[in-house]
Amino acid sequence: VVNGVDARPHSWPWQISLQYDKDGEWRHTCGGSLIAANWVMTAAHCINSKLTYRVFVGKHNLLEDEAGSKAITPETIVVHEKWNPIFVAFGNDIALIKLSEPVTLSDTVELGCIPPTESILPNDYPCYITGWGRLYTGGPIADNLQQALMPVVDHETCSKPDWWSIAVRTTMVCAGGDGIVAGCNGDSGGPLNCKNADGVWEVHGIASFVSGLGCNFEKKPTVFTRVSAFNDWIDNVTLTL
Ligand SMILES: CC(C)C[C@H](NC(=O)C(F)(F)F)C(=O)N[C@@H](C)C(=O)Nc1ccc(C(F)(F)F)cc1
Repeated sequence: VVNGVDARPHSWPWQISLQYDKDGEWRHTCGGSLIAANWVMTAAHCINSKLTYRVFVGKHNLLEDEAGSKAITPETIVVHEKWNPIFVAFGNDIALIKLSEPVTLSDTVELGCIPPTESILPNDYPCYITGWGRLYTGGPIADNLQQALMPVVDHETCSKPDWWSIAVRTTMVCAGGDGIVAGCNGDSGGPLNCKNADGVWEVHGIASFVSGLGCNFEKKPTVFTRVSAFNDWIDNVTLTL
């Protein structure tokens, strides 16, 4: 996250770190959200079938051993059948990871809520991006979980010619774009957290892409998979596997 702040530890307890084994060392590669005791929601572009992954729950600082945190092996990973790795702007950048064992929920490990089907947030609705992604374009990833207020940019604005134009679809949600705050590489797969009218946090987005010209680029908001466009797909996967 570019120009964010350290989150209060464990204040986004559904946030996970997706890590892969690189020559015997585990490396953070993406974020994700715990949506059931044995299911994590992340981005399809985070998954490479040749790699070995683990899901780390209950984390704040990636460099420390933290009580209440646990690394779980995936049992199976389901990538959306319409995801096209050649072209992230085609959408369907969503994947589900079934854990080999259900996590024990606690005050540092909780479930994130899926929004109602087809719920669309209005322009400027206040949401927060969270993640351990780069702190600036080309920079290092964060040690401590970062958060940043990123207001929603509605489709009408986000698809303007000098914004994302035709690269953004209605199955996506945009946020930020002020040239200051943004998601960045390593935030991929992580949540866009928005509090609903009842004061309940919902995971409205899955971090998908930013501009290739730089993470915090004016009029290039961070683009998220719109979770409320995939309720049926999520149900079909989690209820059959
Ligand atoms: C690996 C990528 C598919 C996703 C990667 N995502 C992220 O860094 C994150 F954290 F925002 F989710 C990204 O946006 N990386 C930049 C460097 C990028 O490739 N952006 C990008 C690529 C293609 C388009 C397209 F499809 F519109 F041409 C738009 C942006």
